[in-house]
Amino acid sequence: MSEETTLEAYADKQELIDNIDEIFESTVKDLLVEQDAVHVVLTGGTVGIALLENIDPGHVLDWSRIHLWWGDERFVPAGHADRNEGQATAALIHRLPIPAENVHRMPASDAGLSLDEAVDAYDDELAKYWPELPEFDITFLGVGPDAHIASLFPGLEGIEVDDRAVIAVRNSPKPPAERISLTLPALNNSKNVWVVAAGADKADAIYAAFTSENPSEAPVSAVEGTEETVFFTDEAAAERLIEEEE
Ligand SMILES: O=C(O)[C@H](O)[C@@H](O)[C@H](O)[C@H](O)COP(=O)(O)O
Repeated sequence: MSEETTLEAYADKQELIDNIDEIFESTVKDLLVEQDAVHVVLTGGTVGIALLENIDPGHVLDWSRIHLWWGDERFVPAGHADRNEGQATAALIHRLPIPAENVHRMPASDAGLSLDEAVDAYDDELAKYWPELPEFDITFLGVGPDAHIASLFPGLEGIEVDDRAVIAVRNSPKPPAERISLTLPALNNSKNVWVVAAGADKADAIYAAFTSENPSEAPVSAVEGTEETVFFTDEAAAERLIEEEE
C-alpha cells in the first residue's frame, strides 16, 4: 500500500454515501475539463449499490462522455437479481441520460457464451479502448468481511494473476460461485481507486487493508490507484484503525 492511501471515516453510512456523491461529482467534473471521456468502474455489494441510489439526479454531468464498467459480475442469467449490473441499473443507470454504448456490462450466463468466452468478450470490449491494460479514472471497490475485492478472494488464484485484465472465477466462496472479475493490475491501473465499506463486520478487512502485507490473505491490502487510493468508510468499519490511533 502506498503513502498516497488515505482513510476517510464518516459517522455513519448515510454520511459516507452523501460525501461520496459530492466527491464523485466534483472529481468527474474536473476530469471532464482535462480529458474527453471519463471511465468509471462500478462495484456490487451493499455500499456500492447504496451509493449509486444516492447519486443526486440534479448533478449536471455530461453523461455522454462518461463510461461505466464493472469490476466484477456474477455469472447468472440476464435479469437475475444477483447481477451487479442489474442492481446498478435499477439504482442509477435507468435514470441517467447515458448512451447505451457507454455502459459496458459483463456478459450474462444466458448470452450464449461459456464463462471463458464471456471473459474474452469483456477483454475485447476493453481492448476497443485500451490496447494493453485498461486506464480507468475512478474505480469503486466494495470489500468483503474476508477482505476480498471485486471477485478476488483470499486463498484463490485470481489475486495472483498479473498477465491479463479479466478472469473467470469458478469457486467464489460468496455465491454465486461463477463470476467474472477484473484482475488486480487492471483495477489498480486507475487514477483513483475508491474502496467503500460500512459496518462493524468490515472492521477486520479495513484493518487488514492498512496492515497486511499479504494480498493472498487480504486482497484489499493490494489496492493502489496510480494517483490516489481512498478508503471511504463509516466509523464502525474503521473502528480497529481508529482504536489503534487512540
Ligand atoms: O459482486 C460482488 O459481490 C462484489 O462486487 C463484491 O466485491 C462486493 O463489493 C463485496 O463483497 C462487498 O459487498 P457487501 O458490501 O455486500 O459486503
